[in-house]
Amino acid sequence: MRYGLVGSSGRMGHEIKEVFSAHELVLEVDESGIFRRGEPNVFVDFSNRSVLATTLQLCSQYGAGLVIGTTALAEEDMKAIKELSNHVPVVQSYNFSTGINILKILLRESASLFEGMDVEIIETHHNKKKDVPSGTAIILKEALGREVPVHSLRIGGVPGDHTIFFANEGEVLQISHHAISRRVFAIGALRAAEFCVSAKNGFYSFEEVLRWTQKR
Ligand SMILES: NC(=O)c1ccc[n+]([C@@H]2O[C@H](COP(=O)([O-])OP(=O)(O)OC[C@H]3O[C@@H](n4cnc5c(N)ncnc54)[C@H](O)[C@@H]3O)[C@@H](O)[C@H]2O)c1
Ligand SMILES: O=C(O)C1=N[C@H](C(=O)O)CCC1
Repeated sequence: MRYGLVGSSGRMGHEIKEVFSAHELVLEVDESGIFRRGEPNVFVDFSNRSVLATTLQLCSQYGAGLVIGTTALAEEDMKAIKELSNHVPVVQSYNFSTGINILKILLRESASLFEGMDVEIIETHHNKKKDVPSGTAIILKEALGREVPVHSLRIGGVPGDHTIFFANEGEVLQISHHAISRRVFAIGALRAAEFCVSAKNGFYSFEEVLRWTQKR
């Protein structure tokens, strides 16, 4: 697979290059500019919403699919990404770990059981993370289908921890996810890129990629 990497000099960019080592990196984008060595058939974007227009233009120019993990996207950004998905396959997720996506499914399917309980989220990330709350906390709230207080810690080099607390008068249920390293997100992005190169045009979640992976 020939891939382009937007955010190539970043924390995730470095992880992606390691996990994608069996594939050919032919185009890189970071704050220093665009560096082309070939024609990608898929782009991976872990950067910042400020470079999204460039990402979308490059995908259109090369007719290449897109795997985008960048968080803190605005509504108009998602609209533009969905427009691109009419022309190429797009996988978008605020969290490319298997565990968080399983948790999303469990929360969505059991949300009614938590009615009447207090629910709050604590998310902890490294002290260089620019956005708050995490994109993962946002998607967990969406899975629960209700507004939930989120408490954010930005400390040390934590790759990404999320705990959901459910409480009533007599008990507390805690469900936690701990990312051991950023490697988990890069592995998920690789699965998504492999999905993209053979998928029909369209907008896909990482859950759909996981189900596709299971069927292989
Ligand atoms: N979806 C997931 O699973 C997942 C996992 C980890 C991180 N993320 C998200 O990925 C993004 C990047 O995280 P990170 O820790 O790698 O960040 P980082 O700050 O280490 O890297 C950002 C990269 O984007 C580039 N960049 C930023 N602004 C740019 C611009 N205007 N023009 C060109 N290049 C630009 C930087 O040069 C750098 O290469 C964040 O939004 C983060 O929340 C998502
Ligand atoms: O390191 C980050 O930044 C992460 N961002 C995503 C989020 O905002 O949820 C995923 C976890 C790591």
